[in-house]
Amino acid sequence: MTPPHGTLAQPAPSPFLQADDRTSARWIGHQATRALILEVETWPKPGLVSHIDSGAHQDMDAALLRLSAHTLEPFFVALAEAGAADAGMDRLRLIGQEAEGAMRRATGGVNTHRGAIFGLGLLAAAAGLAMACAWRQPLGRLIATRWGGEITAKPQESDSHGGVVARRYRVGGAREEAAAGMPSVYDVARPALADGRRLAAGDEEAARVQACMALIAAVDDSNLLYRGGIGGLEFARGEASRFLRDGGVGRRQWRWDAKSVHEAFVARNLSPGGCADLLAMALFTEALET
Ligand SMILES: CC(C)(COP(=O)(O)OP(=O)(O)OC[C@H]1O[C@@H](n2cnc3c(N)ncnc32)[C@H](O)[C@@H]1O)[C@@H](O)C(=O)NCCC(=O)NCCS
Ligand SMILES: Nc1ncnc2c1ncn2[C@@H]1O[C@H](COP(=O)(O)OP(=O)(O)OP(=O)(O)O)[C@@H](O)[C@H]1O
Repeated sequence: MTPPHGTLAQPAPSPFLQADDRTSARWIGHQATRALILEVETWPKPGLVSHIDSGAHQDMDAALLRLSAHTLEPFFVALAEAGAADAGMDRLRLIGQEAEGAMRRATGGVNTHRGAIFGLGLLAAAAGLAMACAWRQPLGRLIATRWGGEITAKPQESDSHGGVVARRYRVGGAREEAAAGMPSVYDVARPALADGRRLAAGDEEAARVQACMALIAAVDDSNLLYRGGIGGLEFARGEASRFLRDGGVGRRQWRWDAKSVHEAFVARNLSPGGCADLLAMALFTEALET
């Protein structure tokens, strides 16, 4: 097929594109759901839901997030297929909205994964397109190149929590992150995952905590702003930065320190849901871009 905008042709096969099962839309959808499950199975993540507790959330727990992640798998497959067919944002948005509907039906109306459907959904679509046009560079860059303009052109929803926060604090949130090619995934979370593995001698859960803390220290998370205002965002960033400065997961007692940060977030009703999404996205891109 013709690459998007006629600019993305590459002479050699892409690392995503070996002709085996790994390249199928089903495999891409499976990896998206796996990334969401790995995110849930990570503790302590400040304020967030995990297999150990529900953090600052009254309406969800790990079982509900796992159910939601599995419910979404066929939609990630559909997004990968749509990406492979070089679909525009109107088509992707329709599938994303159907996924949101299925999520709400499965969870009794709880917003378990709205932000994740958007970010991981776009990455799944990009993985499908990469498969079809021999793209060899990061998937985030493909999102920016193929759909960035359309994402930016669509007006922000005014009544969503993200919309309220965007107007009040002038932050771009999930849409800006995507249109820019997911810089928080590539410049923050991926290096922090690698750091975490080095510091904690290959402990994968520790590496995910390190990445979660690095994201919280760096991202303007609209969930933190909605729940805690500028003070909440600054508190969250300060605590995560201090955890990293003190040695992160390279210390013997790191889990106790992370647990006390988690408890401080819960006491203030703070939850960085956008950072949880970005952690899952980083895990997804690691699985796809090897
Ligand atoms: C783009 C969407 C998800 C963003 O919503 P909005 O900014 O209006 O706010 P909303 O409160 O609904 O969701 C925000 C969510 O984004 C995540 N988030 C918050 N801050 C950030 C950040 N800085 N970076 C990335 N994600 C973030 C959180 O999970 C948060 O809950 C939504 O409005 C939308 O357009 N859905 C339609 C589906 C769609 O277009 N799909 C495309 C293909 S999958
Ligand atoms: N493990 C997790 N724990 C909590 N939130 C998560 C987790 N993983 C992802 N998220 C993201 O966080 C968002 C939900 O956060 P939250 O419940 O704070 O938002 P809300 O429904 O907009 O607000 P509120 O619950 O304050 O009314 C989801 O869109 C989801 O993508």
